[in-house]
Amino acid sequence: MNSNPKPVFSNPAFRILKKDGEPCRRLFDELSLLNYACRPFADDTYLYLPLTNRPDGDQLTAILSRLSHLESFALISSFSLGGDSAGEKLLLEKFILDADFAVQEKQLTVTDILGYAVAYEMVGDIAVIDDKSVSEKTPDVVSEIAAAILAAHPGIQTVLLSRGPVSGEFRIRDLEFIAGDNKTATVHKEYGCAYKIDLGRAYFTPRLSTERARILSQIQEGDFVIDMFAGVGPYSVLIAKNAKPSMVVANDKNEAAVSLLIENIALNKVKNVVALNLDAIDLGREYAGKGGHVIMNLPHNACDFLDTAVELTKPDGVIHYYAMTNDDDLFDGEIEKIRTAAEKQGRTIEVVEKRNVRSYAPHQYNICLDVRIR
Ligand SMILES: C[S@@+](CC[C@H](N)C(=O)[O-])C[C@H]1O[C@@H](n2cnc3c(N)ncnc32)[C@H](O)[C@@H]1O
Repeated sequence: MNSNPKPVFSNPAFRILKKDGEPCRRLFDELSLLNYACRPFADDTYLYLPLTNRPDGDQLTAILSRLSHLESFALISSFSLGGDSAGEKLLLEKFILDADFAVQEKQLTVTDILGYAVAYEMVGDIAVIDDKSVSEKTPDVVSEIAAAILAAHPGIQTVLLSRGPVSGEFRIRDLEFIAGDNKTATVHKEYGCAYKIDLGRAYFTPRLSTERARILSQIQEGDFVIDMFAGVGPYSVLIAKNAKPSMVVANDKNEAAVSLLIENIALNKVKNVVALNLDAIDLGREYAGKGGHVIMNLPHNACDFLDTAVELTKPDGVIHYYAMTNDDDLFDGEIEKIRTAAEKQGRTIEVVEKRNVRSYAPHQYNICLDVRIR
């Protein structure tokens, strides 16, 4: 018998299918909705995430608009967008309940240790500090921050400092080694897939994981998918592993990214992925008219490749077009670029979905447009 039972208390819980746990946990963390004093738990089917409060109007709208593509929310997806009160009511009734949580033993966070917050992201066992958040700090203070990250995250082996955002044609970061093991390569796990990553040689960010899952949810059995800017393969491998596409063509101009992509295809034992090392502009020669889904994840200049993307897309296929836009014109300007490219080839468009994926800089957003090409 346990002579020292952990205290248990009743607290609002958000109950979702276990497979949908990670995107929910991330969004709730972003919305400051997770109660870290309670330990989440699961039964055979569901995960129970402890909440700080019953979500209010804005929080419910954010949950509906960002997560309604998940299987857990199939019931309410028809009510999903735009602060719909019927959808919000269903969300409160079906997903939020009171549950008994055990007290979470306190794991010190980086903020607890330092007394202030710093921005960093974790890729596999590497933490990358955002240099904007430490621009006023001396090298000694940056070393203290790295030590705090290593102490708060026992799985982290390396701390790097990113000097500026990703840049250049291959979207690579300028990285400086700060602490731990001096390396830029790691293995990152996401949605049941493992990816070999080398942050010094090829692009990767964990921040698009929910977005990748959203695209996955649109792929049907037998679809032909063309990932024009595939990087190390986080869209292509995820789709090949979890949907049943007839084929995924995964292309990147960066030879180092394609080497890692080939390793990731093998690591995840996925079939039906063809890895190519071409300039995406040349994909039309072999794959014109084949794409049921064409993924254009090159947000800073995907518009330069729209003629090729339209050419690649079969009638009624969908282009997933990423861009960086300002809050004074989030979607319309980019939709016009897609319409113009389609009309040049005698095609018309239907906008299926407009998505504000994440904030990128003040007033600047990374958006995605899912556009059917007729
Ligand atoms: C923003 S990254 C996205 C990578 C991947 N989709 C992901 O989510 O991690 C854009 C990628 O496009 C590649 N790229 C840039 N210009 C290209 C071109 N002309 N043709 C093919 N790939 C290109 C870069 O090397 C980079 O890997």
